[in-house]
Amino acid sequence: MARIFIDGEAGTTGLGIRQRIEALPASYGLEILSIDPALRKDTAARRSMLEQADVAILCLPDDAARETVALAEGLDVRILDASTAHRIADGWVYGFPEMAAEQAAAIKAARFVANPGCYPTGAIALMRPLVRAGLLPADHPVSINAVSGYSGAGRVAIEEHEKNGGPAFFLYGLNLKHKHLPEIRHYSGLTRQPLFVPSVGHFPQGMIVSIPLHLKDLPGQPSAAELEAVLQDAYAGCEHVRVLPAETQLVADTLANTDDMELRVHHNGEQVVLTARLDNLGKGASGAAIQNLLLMLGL
Ligand SMILES: NC(=O)C1=CN([C@@H]2O[C@H](COP(=O)(O)OP(=O)(O)OC[C@H]3O[C@@H](n4cnc5c(N)ncnc54)[C@H](OP(=O)(O)O)[C@@H]3O)[C@@H](O)[C@H]2O)C=CC1
Ligand SMILES: CC(=O)N[C@@H](CCC(=O)OP(=O)(O)O)C(=O)O
Repeated sequence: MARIFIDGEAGTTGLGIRQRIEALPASYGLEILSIDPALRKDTAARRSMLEQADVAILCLPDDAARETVALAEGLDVRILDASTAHRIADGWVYGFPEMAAEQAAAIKAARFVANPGCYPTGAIALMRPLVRAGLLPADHPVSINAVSGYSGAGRVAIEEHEKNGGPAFFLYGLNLKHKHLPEIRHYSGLTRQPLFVPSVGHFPQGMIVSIPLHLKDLPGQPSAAELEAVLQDAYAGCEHVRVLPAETQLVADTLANTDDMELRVHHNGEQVVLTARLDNLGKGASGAAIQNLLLMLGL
């Protein structure tokens, strides 16, 4: 039996995690400890939940997540943080089990696990194996384009889109300082800051991250097939990450309500566009959190 406290249970990510835990077999023995909604921001009530829980999953704004971690000081509770607060922090393990051969074991043993960002899940999955194989130099001038469903912006934005309608499509993060850049750079192994241009479409869930590259600018001028072979090798046997053949068109919400991610290498012989397709709330958030929770509990 493991007791799970979801701090921020009523939010978008918290609700997705709760629903996924409730759908797990009863034989897993997971019990959700729910806080009185009226006390969800009360420090003493949250500390009491942390005292009772084996694992706390934080689905909170960054500052509130930092506050919960401070409240847990001196307790045995393990923490899985879905916010951006601790993703490259010392003492935290990045919760992307497919990222490296040793990552799942590190997550299993960790007290503090940081769930990855939605866009970084796609970007790191595409670039990290290529950097490690020496096919993408760490200082390459990388550009990342991405589109997300509007649910990525949280409960308030979802209500706005669903009640009042929202723009069909917009670019944002145009100060070029999006909060996901540090983790993208860190875990991809890049030394040069990539250009990252995210966008939102008027659909609830789904995401495509795309990275264009000129093959003649890469060391040894590899073929698209060589890049694809590296990705195939990196994710062979992974349940939730698949490398699939190129398409001529890619729809952003095809994987909505799944916890999977698809990677592709599109090319014309001289140029490639690497793509990752996922659900921003699935493998990009709550689905990844469940993967991490089960690893942490040895299930
Ligand atoms: N949505 C996404 O695609 C993803 C989101 N995340 C991360 O998960 C976290 C939550 O995001 P999301 O679910 O979208 O956000 P939401 O706005 O949908 O939910 C946030 C929840 O946290 C509650 N909350 C806010 N402040 C406090 C506090 N001080 N103490 C206790 N509860 C509090 C909110 O309650 P109330 O509304 O009453 O204020 C709400 O229930 C963020 O850090 C986000 O970066 C991670 C991956 C993807
Ligand atoms: C569409 C949208 O607004 N997306 C959010 C990212 C989603 C999110 O909250 O990401 P993490 O918590 O995983 O970092 C943003 O760009 O800030």
